[in-house]
This record gives sequence, structure tokens and C-alpha cells, in this order.
Amino acid sequence: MGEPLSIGIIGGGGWLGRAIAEAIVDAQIVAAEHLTLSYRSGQPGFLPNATWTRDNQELADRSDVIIVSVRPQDWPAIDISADGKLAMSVMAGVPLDQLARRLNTERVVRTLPNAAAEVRNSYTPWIGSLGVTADDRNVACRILEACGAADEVESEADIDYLTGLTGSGPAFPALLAAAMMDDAIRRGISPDIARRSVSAVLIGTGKLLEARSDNPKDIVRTFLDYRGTTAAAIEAMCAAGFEAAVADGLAAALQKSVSMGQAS
Ligand SMILES: NC(=O)c1ccc[n+]([C@@H]2O[C@H](COP(=O)([O-])OP(=O)(O)OC[C@H]3O[C@@H](n4cnc5c(N)ncnc54)[C@H](OP(=O)(O)O)[C@@H]3O)[C@@H](O)[C@H]2O)c1
Ligand code: PRO
Repeated sequence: MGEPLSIGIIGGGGWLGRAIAEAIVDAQIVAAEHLTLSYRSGQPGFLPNATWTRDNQELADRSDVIIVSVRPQDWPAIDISADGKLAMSVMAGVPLDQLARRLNTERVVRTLPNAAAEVRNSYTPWIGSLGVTADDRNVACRILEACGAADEVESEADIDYLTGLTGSGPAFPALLAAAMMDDAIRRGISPDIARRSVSAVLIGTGKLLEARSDNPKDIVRTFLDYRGTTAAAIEAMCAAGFEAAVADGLAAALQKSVSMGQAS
């Protein structure tokens, strides 16, 4: 058996960095003792057996795999050499060639998890650079699958689009939930019942979609066929521009993802 894997997460105290750190320790991909996490302001209190540092070069030197999980606007300040090691990024918009150049390694994997990594239910598209080996792919897959489902995609353009669809994705049902809750409360339902009922609808629908193989379009059609309350609601929502609003939102996310890459 080879040496145990050591992993470093730059920005390991953030939302996604923490989710990945806890997921890979729970999945026994890395022992907390072989994990290095970096922070900028105060040292977070979780994973006390990991090594915490403010020095990102120290993190890179200690790690076989370096994961960059800072916000894209903080990326220009990351000045380290990965020295040919496997580096992974979860940052929106930052392309492979820039990661390779700035981190000094040809072995780069660009990934885009989402906030559901916190509950091990991310969907993560990823793509590797030409320098990534079969072993690197295997390590990257194990790390990403500890956080949920992951798919290798064919092009960076796919990542740019999926950054909006799935990276930002959890925000969209959250937006729907907030609108439903507001409406319920406005109509006199107590905030507690509004929250519980709307959460139950979203969770239940997620499980229903997971369990059934139907296309969501067919499920919507089945609801419409009743010609009852659901059809009345769906038709009013679509007449108010629901589908166009979704398409416009996804187009705005794609444009932002591409422009963040150009600006970084
Ligand atoms: N959250 C999501 O839903 C999501 C989904 C997909 C992709 N992403 C990507 O994931 C990345 C991280 O997002 P996040 O939501 O986890 O953001 P976050 O919660 O703000 O975490 C970023 C962390 O990076 C730390 N940091 C910044 N500069 C640093 C430096 N020089 N050295 C060490 N640590 C540094 C920050 O520390 P301080 O708090 O001290 O400033 C913060 O803890 C972003 O690039 C984002 O595009 C996020
Ligand atoms: N959260 C990050 C953003 O809003 C990346 C995808 C989701 O830019």
C-alpha cells in the first residue's frame, strides 16, 4: 500500500471548503491528520485534528492534492506553486489554462460543486487538463463523489453553462420556496407552518423526481390533465412568464460565468 493521501484546501474554512473537508474525512478519503486547511481571518473551530494555516504555500508543500476554494475575487491574491502536483478548483469562472499557469502545474481539474455538498448531495461537473493522469482522475472522482454525484464533461463551455444550472441551482428552488412562504404568510398561514409545509413540498418533490424515471415535463402534463387547482396555478405562472424568467436567469448566469473567467 502507498503513502496515505494528503490533501490541502485553500479557503478550507469557507462554506464549500468546509463541506468538502468534512465529506472527504467522513468518506475516509483522507485522515484529518493528513488534511491541511487554510484560512484568512480567524481560524474556524471545526476539524481540530487537521492542520490549519494562513500560509498557502505551506499548505501546498504539505499536500499531494491542492483544492482551491476561495471566492473568484480572492483568486488573484493566491500566489503559490503547486510544483506539478494535482490541483483542483471549485471556483466559478476560472479556466483550466489560467489555473495551470498560476498554480505552476499541468495537472489541473476544474470542478463546480454546489451548496448541497454540505449535505453530501452536490451535483458536480468537472473537467481535467491534458496533463491529468488516470490516477489523478480517480482521486478527483473520489473527492467529488464524497460530496454527491459528479460527472466528467466534454468542454469548459459545459462547465460555464452548468455553473448557473447546477452550481447556482440550489438557489432557484430556495427562491421558489421563499416566494411560496411569503405568499402563505401574507394569506395568514403561521410562519412555522409556512416553513414546514414549503420545505416538505420541496423535499418530497426532490424524492419523487429521483424515484420516477419520467421526464419532469411528463409529470407537469399529468398535473395539467386534472384540469384542477394545479393546472390553474401552472397556467397562471406560465402566463406571468415563469419559463421565460428561468431561461433569462440561466442566460445571465452563463454570461456572468464567462465574464468572471475573462476578468480573473
Ligand atoms: N457556495 C456555493 O454554493 C458554491 C457553489 C459552487 C462553487 N462555489 C465556489 O466555491 C468558492 C468558495 O465559495 P464559498 O461559498 O465557500 O465562499 P466562502 O464561504 O466565502 O469561502 C471562501 C473562503 O476563502 C477564504 N479565503 C479567502 N482568501 C484566502 C486566502 N488568501 N487564504 C486562505 N483563505 C482565504 C475566506 O476566508 P475569510 O472568511 O477569512 O475571508 C473564506 O473562508 C468560490 O470560488 C465559489 O465560486 C461556491
Ligand atoms: N455560487 C457561486 C456564485 O454565485 C458559484 C456558483 C454558486 O458565483
